[in-house]
Amino acid sequence: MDDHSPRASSPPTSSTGIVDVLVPVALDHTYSYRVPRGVELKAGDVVCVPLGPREVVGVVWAENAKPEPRLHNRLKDVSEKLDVPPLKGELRALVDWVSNYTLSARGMVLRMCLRMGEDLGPERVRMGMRLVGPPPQRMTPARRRLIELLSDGLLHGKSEAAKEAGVSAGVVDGLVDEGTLTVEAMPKPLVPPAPDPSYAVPEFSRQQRTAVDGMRALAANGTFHVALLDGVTGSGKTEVYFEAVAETIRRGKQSLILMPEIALTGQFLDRFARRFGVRPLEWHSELTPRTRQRNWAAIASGEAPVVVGARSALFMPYADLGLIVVDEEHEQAYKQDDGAHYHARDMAVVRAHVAKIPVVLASATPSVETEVNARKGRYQRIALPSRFGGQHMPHIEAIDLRREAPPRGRFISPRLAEQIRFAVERREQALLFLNRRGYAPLTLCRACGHRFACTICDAWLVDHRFRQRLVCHHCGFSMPRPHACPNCAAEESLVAVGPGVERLQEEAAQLFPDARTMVLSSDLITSIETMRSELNEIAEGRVDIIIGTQLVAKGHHFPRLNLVGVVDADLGLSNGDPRAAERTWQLLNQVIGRAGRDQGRGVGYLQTHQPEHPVMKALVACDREAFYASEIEMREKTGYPPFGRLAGLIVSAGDRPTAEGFARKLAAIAPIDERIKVLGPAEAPLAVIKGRYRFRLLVKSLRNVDVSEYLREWLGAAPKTKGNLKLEVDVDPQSFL
Ligand SMILES: Nc1ncnc2c1ncn2[C@@H]1O[C@H](COP(=O)(O)OP(=O)(O)OP(=O)(O)O)[C@@H](O)[C@H]1O
Ligand SMILES: [Zn+2]
Repeated sequence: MDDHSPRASSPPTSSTGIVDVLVPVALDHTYSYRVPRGVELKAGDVVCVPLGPREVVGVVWAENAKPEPRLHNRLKDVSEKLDVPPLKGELRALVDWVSNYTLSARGMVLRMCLRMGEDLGPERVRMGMRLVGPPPQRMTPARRRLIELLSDGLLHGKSEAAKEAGVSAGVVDGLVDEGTLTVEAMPKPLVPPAPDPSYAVPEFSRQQRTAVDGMRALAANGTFHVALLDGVTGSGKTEVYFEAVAETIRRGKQSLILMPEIALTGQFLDRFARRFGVRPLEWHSELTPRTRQRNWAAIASGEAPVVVGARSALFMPYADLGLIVVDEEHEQAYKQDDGAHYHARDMAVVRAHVAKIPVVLASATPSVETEVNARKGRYQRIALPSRFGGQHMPHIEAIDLRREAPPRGRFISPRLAEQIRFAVERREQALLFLNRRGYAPLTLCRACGHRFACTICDAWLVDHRFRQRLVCHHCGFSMPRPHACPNCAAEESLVAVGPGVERLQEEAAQLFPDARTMVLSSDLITSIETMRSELNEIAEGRVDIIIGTQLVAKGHHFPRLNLVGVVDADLGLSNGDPRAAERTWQLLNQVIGRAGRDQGRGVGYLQTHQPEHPVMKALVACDREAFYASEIEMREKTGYPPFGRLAGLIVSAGDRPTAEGFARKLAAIAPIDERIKVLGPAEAPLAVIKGRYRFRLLVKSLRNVDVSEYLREWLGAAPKTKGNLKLEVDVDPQSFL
C-alpha cells in the first residue's frame, strides 16, 4: 500500500514548485499544477484547482512532482489552498489501498473523504428579540400575544417567537419602533460538551468484567489489533465496547462507531448519552448541508471525540483516530454496491492497520469470515456467552408447515396464532417477522393468468396497498392497481398471491381485533424522525403486535417483547446465494434475539417447510457450534470465502446481444492461471434492471491470489466499453443477483 505514498526518499532538492493533485472525478491518476508564488503546499493539503472549465476541490497527493518537461509551461496554477486541516498520510494511504483493491477510480474514493459539502458561506447570525420597555400606546390582540410570549424577559429567536405568537414581521417591527422590544443577535450555538468517560459507568456482571478488561487493555495499548466481541443477543455488547470508547476518550483520541443502519440508531444515541452525558456526533447521508459541513469540520479538527456513522464515516478525515468499532459486523448493509464496491467492515480493518489503531468487531452472529479469523487466532475473541441480568436465551421451536398449515389464503398457522393470543392476553408484545415489503409479491388475473411485471425490469410488481400502487422493487416504477385486467379486460379478477407485511397486518387484525398492530418496513418510513418515534412507541409498550421486515431485526431492545413468529423461515434459503445459509442463520438469530430480553422467557417460532434443514436444526437446538462447523467445512471443501476468493464482473447494456457479446469477449481473453477459474458469462438472476440487460462473470481463485491484480491485468487488455455498455467490478461480492 506504499506504492503511491509521497516520494519521501527523493533528495530534498529545492521545490520545483509543482504538485500532483488528485481530484474527485472518475480517474486514477493525478494532475500536475504549478504552485503560485507565496503559497506553500505539502502532501495532504486541500486545494482548489481548475479542471477543464470548472474549479474543483482536490488534494495534493505528491510534492515536487516531476511532470514531463514538454508539459511544463502548459501547467495551470493551483487556484487556492483551502483553510482546512490537510488529509493525513493514513487517510491518503486508505484511499490508495481501497482504490487498488476494489478497482474503483482513485478520484471516486477520494470523493468520499471530501463530502464537506459546497462552501455555504459564513453562518448567518440568528436574530432574537427581548421585552425591554413599557407596553405600546396602542394595544392590539397580536401585540398582546407577542408581549405575553416574551414576558419572561429572555431572548427568543425572532422568527420562532413571531410564528409561535402567530404575528407578522410588521407587528414585531412596530413594537421595536415603540421601544417595547429590542432585537439582538442570538449567541452562537455552543460547541456541545465533550462526552465524559466517567459520567455513568455501569455495574458489570462478572462475565462482562472480563470482556471489559479486554476492551480497556486494547484501547490503552492503542496499536493495531482486531478483537471480535462475540456476545449472544442481549449480553450487553454495547455497554462493554463503550468501555473501549471511554478509554480512548481518556487518551485524548477520537473513536468511530460504525452502524449498519443509521436510521435505526435513536435508541443507541440515547444510550450513549446515558453513559457519556451527551450524544455523539452523527455522520450519514441524511444530514442537512449545514450540519454536514459543521460535522466534517468538527471531525477534521478533532473537536468531535466520538462519531457514530454509516459506512461513509470511515472515509472522514479524523484528526486523531484512536479506535474503530464495527457494530453488527456481519451485516450485509456494510457492503456498498453503487459507485465504489467496498465492504466497510473490511475497510475498517484496513484503516485500523494503516493508522496502527485497534478495531472491535461486535456481533452475536459473526460472519463466517470473521469467525474463521477468530478460530485461527488472527483476531482476538472476547466472548459474552450469556445474557445480561440472568435472562435466558429464547426457546426456539419449528412449526412444520407441511403438517400444521394455516387455513387457505392465510399465513399464520393455528399454533402460532394461539401463542400470539396468549402473549397479548398477558400484555406482552409479539413480533411477526416476514422479510417482504408490501401487501403481496405478485398479482395475477384469475381469468387469463396474466401476471403484473415491471416494464423495464425482469421482476414482478409488488402490491402496496397503503400506497394503492403496484411497485417494482428494483427500479421504483409504479402504477395504480387497475380495476380490470389489462390483458383480458375481466373485472374484479385480480388476486394477490403470497404475503407481504401489509397483508400480514390485515390477517393479524382479523385474528386479534382488539390488539394494537404496527407495520415497520423501510418503504413506509417517511423520515428518520418518524422511524425513531415509532420505535419509541414500541419500546414504551404502546403496540401489541409488531409486524416487520429485517428493519426490526437489528439491535433493538423492546422490553415487553417475548414472542417472535417467523412467518416464512425458508424465504432466504432458496435464492442461489452462496451465503444463503449464513444469512438465514444470522437474520433469524437476530430477530428471535429480540425476544425475552428484559423479563420472562422469550420464545421463537419458525414456520418452515424444511425443519430438517441444517440451519433450522441448529436454530432449534441453539447450537451455534454446529452451524459454524458445518458451514466452515462446506466452504473449505468448495473453496468459497474465506478459503478462496471471489470477484464478480457485471456487464450491462441497453440490449441483450451487446451485453452478452461483450461478456463473452471478456471471458475469451481472461488470462490463463491455474489458480483461478472464470465462470460464465451467465445471464444474471436479475436479468434486466431499468431496461439494462445484465450478464455476470464470476472469478473464483485460491485464497493467496491477488485477485485485484489479476483483474487489472485482464481488464487492462479488454476493449473499452463504449456507448451504453457498462462493466462493474465487484471484488468480494455479497450479492449475486
Ligand atoms: N452492565 C449492565 N448494567 C446495566 N444494564 C446493562 C448492562 N449490560 C447490559 N445491560 C442492558 O441489557 C440490555 C441488552 O444489552 P445490549 O443491547 O448491549 O445487548 P447486545 O449484546 O448489544 O444485544 P444485541 O446483539 O441483541 O443487540 C440493554 O438494555 C442494556 O442496557
Ligand atoms: Zn422495474
